Amino acid sequence: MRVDAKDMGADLKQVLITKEEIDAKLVELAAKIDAEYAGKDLLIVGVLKGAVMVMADLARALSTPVTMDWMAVSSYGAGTQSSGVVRILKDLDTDIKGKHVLIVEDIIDSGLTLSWLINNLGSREPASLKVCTLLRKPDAAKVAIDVEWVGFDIPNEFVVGYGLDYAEKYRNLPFVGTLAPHVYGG
Ligand SMILES: O=P(O)(O)OC[C@H]1O[C@H](OP(=O)(O)OP(=O)(O)O)[C@H](O)[C@@H]1O
Ligand code: HPA
Ligand SMILES: [Mg+2]
Repeated sequence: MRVDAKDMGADLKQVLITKEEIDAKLVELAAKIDAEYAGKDLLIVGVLKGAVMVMADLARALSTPVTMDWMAVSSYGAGTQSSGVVRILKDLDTDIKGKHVLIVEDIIDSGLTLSWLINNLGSREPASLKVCTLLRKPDAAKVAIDVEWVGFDIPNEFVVGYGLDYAEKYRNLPFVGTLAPHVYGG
């Protein structure tokens, strides 16, 4: 398997979603989002750090003019299991009352982060609040969440790349893949 020039090939088990598949999916999602928000002011909120790549590429695929803000929350720390405790590391810079808000996520795994975020942002009285995520693990869901736009449903395995990390590494891989067991100390 040719991975890339970043010398991480030995750490990877499998490429699940290629860069080309991600690019095509974001164009498809952007067209649907454009249709939904035609004629409206849209604020897209990226959830740091994982959603940086999705935000950057989705925003450029949209025709709708958007403003962008960021929230940093963390529930995973350095491990592969959600702690269930969500901490705000950085709040939004802007007041979202009366605004159309789209949360952009890299992944919905247990759903705990997003469920907490939807409650938190929902209480700020936005005109609308919807969610777009690149990845979702249906078999890992601990809470049910209404998500308008999902890129790919994936198996219940820990994935890295395209913003997603394991202990802060692998975020800059251009694709989504699984890690070899030795990386976890297995
Ligand atoms: O559905 P859940 O089980 O709650 O998991 C999803 C969340 O976990 C990851 O963030 P993480 O806490 O690792 O922070 P990071 O984006 O900075 O890596 C990911 O980016 C999502 O925000
Ligand atoms: O599978 C995952 N990989 C990386 N970060 C994550 N955060 C939740 N699930 C994941
Ligand atoms: Mg993480």
